Amino acid sequence: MPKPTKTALKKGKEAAPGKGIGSSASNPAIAEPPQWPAFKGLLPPELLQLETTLDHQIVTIPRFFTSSLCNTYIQFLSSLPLTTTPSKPKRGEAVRVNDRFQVQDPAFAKRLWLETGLKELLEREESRQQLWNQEELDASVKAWGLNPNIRIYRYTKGQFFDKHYDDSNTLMLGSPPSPHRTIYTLLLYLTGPADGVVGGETAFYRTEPYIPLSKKELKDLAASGEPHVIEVQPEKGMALLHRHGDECLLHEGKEVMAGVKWIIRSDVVLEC
Ligand SMILES: O=C(O)CCC(=O)C(=O)O
Ligand SMILES: [Fe+2]
Repeated sequence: MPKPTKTALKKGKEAAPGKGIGSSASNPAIAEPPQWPAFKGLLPPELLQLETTLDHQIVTIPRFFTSSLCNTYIQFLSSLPLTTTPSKPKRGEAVRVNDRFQVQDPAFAKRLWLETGLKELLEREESRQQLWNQEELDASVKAWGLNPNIRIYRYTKGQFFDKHYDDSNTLMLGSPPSPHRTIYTLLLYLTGPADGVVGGETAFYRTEPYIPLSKKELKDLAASGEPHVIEVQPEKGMALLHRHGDECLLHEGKEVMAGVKWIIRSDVVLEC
């Protein structure tokens, strides 16, 4: 198979849920929520911890899923009808070359929020300081749950997700339904170097004005002549949260050079 080429489109947006590739009414992949495996053998929530990569922007949760739970999920996800995204995106959308499955599944989003300890972890005072800026802390911002729009990505050798920003979406959630907005992208990596994955880093470009660089950082940046890149290596079972919407950093899923990178994607949601 020819290797997909990266095109000139550099600052696309991800396809909007319900409008994107793999989400048309004719696509059987979105019809029925699947029978997701149980979350067996998770670490107790008190052993989970947020690690900050960039204050109020990028945090990770190592060992969010255990290795054996990742393997159970990979086996299960492999049986789903994933569709390969065409390499020609709609205007303004990022070039994304991967295999994908998308489903609206409020019940699974709720389980992923409650049964994994994620809610508990994000509500901890220490985590709140890592996630929310002073203005948000003053306003007592609190995560409400996860976006029911669950996306599964599989990247094999040569596949990637080109540079883009993730939009925030306003969703009617809860009962009775009320407006909520997405604020953090959730990426849960099911594979990593332990599975032979080479490449596939999620890379963030810190050149935007809403993350002011310190004087030293600016000096280093000028000296290096390179944009300031933060690369997160996918790690089996690790979750990553990054701020999206107006404050989203330009980012990409770099090309996978070997192995198979699997991701479960959702978003953290706030009440409006
Ligand atoms: O696969 C990755 O590392 C990035 C995925 C991503 O940017 C997205 O889902 O919007
Ligand atoms: Fe993204």
